[in-house]
Amino acid sequence: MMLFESKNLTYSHPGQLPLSFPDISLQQGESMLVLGKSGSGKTTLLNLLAGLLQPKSGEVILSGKNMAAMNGQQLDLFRGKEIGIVFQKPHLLAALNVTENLQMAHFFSKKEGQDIDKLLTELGLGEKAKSSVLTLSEGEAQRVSIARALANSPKLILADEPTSSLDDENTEKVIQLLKTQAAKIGAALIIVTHDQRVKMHIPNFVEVKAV
Ligand SMILES: Nc1ncnc2c1ncn2[C@@H]1O[C@H](COP(=O)(O)OP(=O)(O)OP(=O)(O)O)[C@@H](O)[C@H]1O
Repeated sequence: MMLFESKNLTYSHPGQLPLSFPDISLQQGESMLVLGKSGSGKTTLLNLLAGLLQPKSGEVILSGKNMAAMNGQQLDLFRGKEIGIVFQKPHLLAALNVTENLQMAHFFSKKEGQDIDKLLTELGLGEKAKSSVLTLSEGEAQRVSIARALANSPKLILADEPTSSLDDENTEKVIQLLKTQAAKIGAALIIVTHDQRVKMHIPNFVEVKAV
């Protein structure tokens, strides 16, 4: 059985032409890119895969469970436990330090996750554990947001343009971290990107096309 599958997904934004999406299927530890022109629907697809939008038709199946059949509350609980999301901008809580930001993720997932100190060390952030997130560089903040997405050992990791504001060195670091961590926790990894530098590291892709 595949760990993750999406089939025949369609969605209509109000007042817009309907979008239809390529099918995705991934095993544990596998990675895939979502490519496509600006406005083609990549972020919409990611939101459908995360259960943040309800598809007009089709299925999203993670660990044998069809998310398209869940109600809002069931989805929130399922997402908190099983899906880690890395946004384009880190969206950390400014009043909290690095460790506290990760503890919040643990608290909301209602699940025993990874050891936070160990995870921070693996992501090269050991020294920053007690730092205010306001003092981090962009690359560091993006790595904290990756740590946050991984803290509860999700089965699916979704990342929307995670490298768009990073230099080459940090881009390389972030992609390697996402791949290594996905393999370690047996998750599937899906990255939306325009970034040519990411394509060198993850050959597997689907392309979203506006029709
Ligand atoms: N909330 C919304 N209401 C109406 N239309 C929307 C909404 N969100 C997105 N759209 C439209 O749906 C289409 C797909 O948008 P989406 O953000 O998924 O594209 P994208 O491929 O991620 O684009 P980009 O690469 O520029 O971020 C676009 O035409 C967009 O204008």
